[in-house]
Amino acid sequence: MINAEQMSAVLAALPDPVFLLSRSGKYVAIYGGKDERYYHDGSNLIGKSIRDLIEADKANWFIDTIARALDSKALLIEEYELSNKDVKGLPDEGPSEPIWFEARITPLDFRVEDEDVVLWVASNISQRHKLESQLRKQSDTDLLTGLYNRRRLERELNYHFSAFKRHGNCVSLLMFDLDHLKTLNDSLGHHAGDQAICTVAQTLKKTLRQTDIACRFGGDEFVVILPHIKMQQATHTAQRIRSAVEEAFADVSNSPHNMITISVGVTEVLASDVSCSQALKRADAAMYEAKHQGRNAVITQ
Ligand SMILES: Nc1nc2c(ncn2[C@@H]2O[C@H](COP(=O)(O)OP(=O)(O)OP(=O)(O)O)[C@@H](O)[C@H]2O)c(=O)[nH]1
Repeated sequence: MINAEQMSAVLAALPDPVFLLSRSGKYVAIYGGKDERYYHDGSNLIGKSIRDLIEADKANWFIDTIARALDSKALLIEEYELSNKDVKGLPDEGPSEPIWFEARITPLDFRVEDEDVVLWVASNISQRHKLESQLRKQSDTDLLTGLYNRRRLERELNYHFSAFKRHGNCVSLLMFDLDHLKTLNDSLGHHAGDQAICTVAQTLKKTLRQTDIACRFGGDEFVVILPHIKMQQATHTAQRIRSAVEEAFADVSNSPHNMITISVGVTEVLASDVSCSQALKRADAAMYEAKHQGRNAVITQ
């Protein structure tokens, strides 16, 4: 058996900080979390209240979370970001960047000063969180162009289609394909073809607004989602992109490069569409019509 002194040494040695928090958000006790590489020393907080130390929105979240754990009478797991600058009274010693925490919150079956209390274990998961964000970004990004890939496009399309159905937020789609890429590949090699695809992607990024969503659909095909844009304005945007791409390749004289243009199909999501793929098919058909009409063109459907 260990004695009380040894028990305090054990609590002090806990690698992650463990907070005893009351329902009203008072720091009743704090144990462990002494390694300054991972945590700031919270011993100054004891006896103070979350509401007095943390700005209102974040403080409300902490108090709500404590209440949820107490009311559910079960272990609650939550993730949140917090910097020592967010909590008045924490020392500078410790990580300089904001920390991502995983909190495991257990309701306790005793009261302190007439209040329910929880045990809040806060583990620094910043490294894991960073890795997860990088993986999420990688899985959404097209390697060649840095634009969103088809997987992300599907997600964005579904989201904007639902927003249209639920709230009537209009949304237009552009689909385009490079003209004569095969000729460029065949005469100057696949690398030159890749570069042409990248030039188109960069031109697209420069031409679009921040809220527009540009994706490489696959091969030499691209899709752009234009949230809150009606067909007529989408057609203007399509013409702007078409002409910017033409210009981007125009000054490479006497080369298969200056054959590179784009054929664009434009559509708007309609009330009669039962899924976003119906709208996408319309944009695809319009794009093929633009090819059929001689390329370097914009067709609306
Ligand atoms: N370099 C390169 N070429 C690609 C890539 N993806 C697709 N292509 C080529 O792009 C061409 C696409 O076919 P098409 O669209 O029929 O060829 P195109 O010459 O652009 O013909 P039009 O679209 O009718 O003007 C094929 O030759 C593919 O091999 C890529 O990532 N890099």
